[in-house]
Amino acid sequence: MNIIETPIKDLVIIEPKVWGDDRGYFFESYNQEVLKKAGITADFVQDNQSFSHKGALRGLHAQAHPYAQGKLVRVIQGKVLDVAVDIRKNSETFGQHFKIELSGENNIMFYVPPGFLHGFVTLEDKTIFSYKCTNLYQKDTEVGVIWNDKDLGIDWGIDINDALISPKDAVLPAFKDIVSPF
Ligand SMILES: Cc1cn([C@H]2C[C@H](O)[C@@H](COP(=O)(O)OP(=O)(O)O[C@H]3O[C@@H](C)C(=O)[C@@H](O)[C@H]3O)O2)c(=O)[nH]c1=O
Repeated sequence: MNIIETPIKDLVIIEPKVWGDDRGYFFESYNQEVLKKAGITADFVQDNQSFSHKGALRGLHAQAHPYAQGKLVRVIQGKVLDVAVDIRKNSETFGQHFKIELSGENNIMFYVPPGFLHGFVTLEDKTIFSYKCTNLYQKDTEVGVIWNDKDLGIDWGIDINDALISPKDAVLPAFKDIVSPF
C-alpha cells in the first residue's frame, strides 16, 4: 500500500498494491498495520455500502462528537468524485476542500478523518460505494451543509439538472450558517 499525503493535513490517499493475474486481481482493502503507520490509529466499528445511479450526490455530511466519524472510503464498482471539506475551526485549511476520483478501476482509498464534511457524486451508473467508519451512526449528531454552497465553491463537474439529491440533502444549510462542532 502506498500512502499519499494531500494538501490538507490528515486527509490521506491510500493506493493499494494490486496483484493482477489471469484470473483477475487481488488487493488488500484494509490493513491495520499499514494504516497505523500512516497515523490512522482509530478502530473501525461500522462498515457501510451504498449503491447509486449516475448523478447521485450524497453530502455534505458529518457527525458531531461524541459520534464523530473517520471514514475510509472506496469505490467497488463505478466511479465517483469524492469531496472532503475541512471544518476544523483551528485548522489552517478551514473551509477548504479536497477532491479525488475514486473508481472500481483505480481502487484508490481515501481517509477522511473526524472534523471534515464528506460527500460524493457518482460519475457512472451502478456505482457501489463502500466505507469503514471509526464511530457508529447516530442520527441526532448529524450535521450537514448544502452541496452547492457558494462559499465552499466546490466544482462537482456535473450539471445540476442531472443531479439526484435526497430531500434531506436538498435543504441542508449554508456553510456560513452552521457552527462547526469541531
Ligand atoms: C449513514 C447511515 C444511514 N442509515 C440510514 C438512515 C436513512 O434512513 C438511510 C439513508 O441515509 P442517508 O440518506 O443519510 O444516506 P447517505 O446520504 O448515503 O449518507 C452518507 O453520505 C455520505 C456522503 C457519508 O459521508 C456518510 O457518512 C453518510 O452520511 O440509511 C443508517 O441506518 N446507518 C448509517 O450509518
